[in-house]
Amino acid sequence: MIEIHHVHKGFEQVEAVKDVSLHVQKGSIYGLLGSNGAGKTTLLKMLAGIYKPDDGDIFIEGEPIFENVKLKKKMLFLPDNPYFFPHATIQQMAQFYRDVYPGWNEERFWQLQEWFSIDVQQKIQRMSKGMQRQAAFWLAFSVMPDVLILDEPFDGLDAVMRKKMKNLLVQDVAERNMTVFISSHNLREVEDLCDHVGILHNGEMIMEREIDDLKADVHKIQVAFRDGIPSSFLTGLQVVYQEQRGSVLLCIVRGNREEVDAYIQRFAPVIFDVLPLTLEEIFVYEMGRVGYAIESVMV
Ligand SMILES: Nc1ncnc2c1ncn2[C@@H]1O[C@H](COP(=O)(O)OP(=O)(O)OP(=O)(O)O)[C@@H](O)[C@H]1O
Repeated sequence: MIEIHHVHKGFEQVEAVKDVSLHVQKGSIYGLLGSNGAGKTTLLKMLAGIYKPDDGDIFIEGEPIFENVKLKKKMLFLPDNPYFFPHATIQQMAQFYRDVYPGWNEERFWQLQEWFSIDVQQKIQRMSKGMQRQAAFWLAFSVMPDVLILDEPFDGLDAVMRKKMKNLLVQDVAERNMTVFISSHNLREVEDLCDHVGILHNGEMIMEREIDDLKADVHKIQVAFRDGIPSSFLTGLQVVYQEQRGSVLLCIVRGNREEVDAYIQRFAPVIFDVLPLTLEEIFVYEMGRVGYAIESVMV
């Protein structure tokens, strides 16, 4: 659905995006993570057809996106600072979107009004930052795009509204196979949302993984044995982290879950628990493997 092949983009002294390639399947949610200045917005703007890559190609549904009006009518880019016409009301902005996007859905727009509880006659620039972002989401969801590109979309939204926006996104992905490309500097913000995650650092994609694969392959366990840890115990495990707390050994291990279980049971532990592992913890270890400390890459 989205194909990015060896894309580069530079500005004067800065090479903002360096040789980035990735694929996003239709109906999935891709999270692009990275710290400030990593190159996320630059990549998103190329994906939205706003910037032309210096080198490389970007295809959406097999067509190049740059200057492709037909394709752009089916996709929507929500920038980190949503733009509205000066002094426009929601009603006036809706009229603009109605004229520009053939997928505009009037019924949905009015349904969502009840959801957002914002007066359509209200001037957007007089709204709070969070309400302006809600207005941008409201318009975006009414356009019914095939591809939705979101740059730091949850900034300025309160916790309840974040959850609601995520629910709406997931609903559109499930019901109409919408494809979402979302940038964030915060892994925790998108971990419950994305199918795939890529980490951009100094313009380079340093890691890309499918979330289910990641979670299936790494396990956090705690074990204890009657007479201390058997000397050969750790040698048969791929341990990426270990910590001893009294007689309990806490480990993060890689491998197939059944095989790890079977191996540990052979040592007859008196305590053996598999603990939940957050995506952030997994990334800390995964990134360590490729030679990066996660704190230097994102919060
Ligand atoms: N229009 C521009 N002109 C010159 N340099 C730019 C321009 N846009 C981005 N850059 C530079 O390119 C690099 C990547 O910026 P970009 O905005 O893509 O990063 P980002 O990951 O989105 O950061 P943030 O999380 O802070 O928004 C930065 O060094 C930035 O200064």
